[in-house]
Amino acid sequence: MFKIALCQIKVEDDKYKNLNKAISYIKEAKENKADLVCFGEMFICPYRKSLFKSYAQEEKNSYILNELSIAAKENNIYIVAGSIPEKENDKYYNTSYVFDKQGNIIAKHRKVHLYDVEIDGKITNKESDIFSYGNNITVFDTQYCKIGLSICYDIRFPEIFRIMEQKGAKLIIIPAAFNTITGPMHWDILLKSRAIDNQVYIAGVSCARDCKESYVVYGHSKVIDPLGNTVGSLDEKEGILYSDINLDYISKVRKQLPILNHKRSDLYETKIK
Ligand SMILES: O=C(O)CCC(=O)C(=O)O
Repeated sequence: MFKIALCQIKVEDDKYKNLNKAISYIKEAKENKADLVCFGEMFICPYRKSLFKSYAQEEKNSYILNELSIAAKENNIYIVAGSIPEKENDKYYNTSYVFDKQGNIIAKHRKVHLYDVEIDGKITNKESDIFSYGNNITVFDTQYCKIGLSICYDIRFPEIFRIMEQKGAKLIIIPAAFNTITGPMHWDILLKSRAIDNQVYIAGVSCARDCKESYVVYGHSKVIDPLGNTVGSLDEKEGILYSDINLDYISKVRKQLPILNHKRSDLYETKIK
């Protein structure tokens, strides 16, 4: 059993203010006995295409990543740092970094599926104008269990979740920035579907809603258990959601409803190319 904290922060147009807010949330989560703290997609930078390049961080030389590393160490807590724009050479990525309790980067996930859509004139988005595609399916080890990591639109691609389960993930964290069009339609059902398919805990973490932005994020961070029940959920405002992850419960569900053992691997398989 361990405790996670989903921090749904309202992002402002100032990376240092956002960083300081994130650090105060990390301290609060620690005071409330969380073992791992996570943030939403673009928690340091408003989800605005015009800002992604100027907010981008280079891993070797990043004040933001360095401060998050210090916060992980000082608070003795795992941090899943939502996502930030990352710059490497001439390319930009939408990247989530993970720090262990000593402040080491133990994983990074570059968003694999970029959100290029045109929905009824309501949402027009083309992340691939700025970002390059990540090419890895990410699972990392912690002292509690293996944890999978993907970003927002990645949730619509069930194969990568099956692969994370096959790699041993018991909890999958999804920093996200769903919007007020697709959020009400699909957010809850996608989180539940991925949890039920793979009999894992799913933690979907958003930033808080800001109606003044042109891209309005949905909020509603939530944790789903391996049977598809909602363990806890926030509304659209700022806040922290705490949830216990009970690994024995996963074993119990998998024993009673052994779908993962009933796969017809002689007939089909899901694998990395
Ligand atoms: O899949 C969706 O509808 C939302 C995805 C999204 O907002 C994103 O990937 O940033």
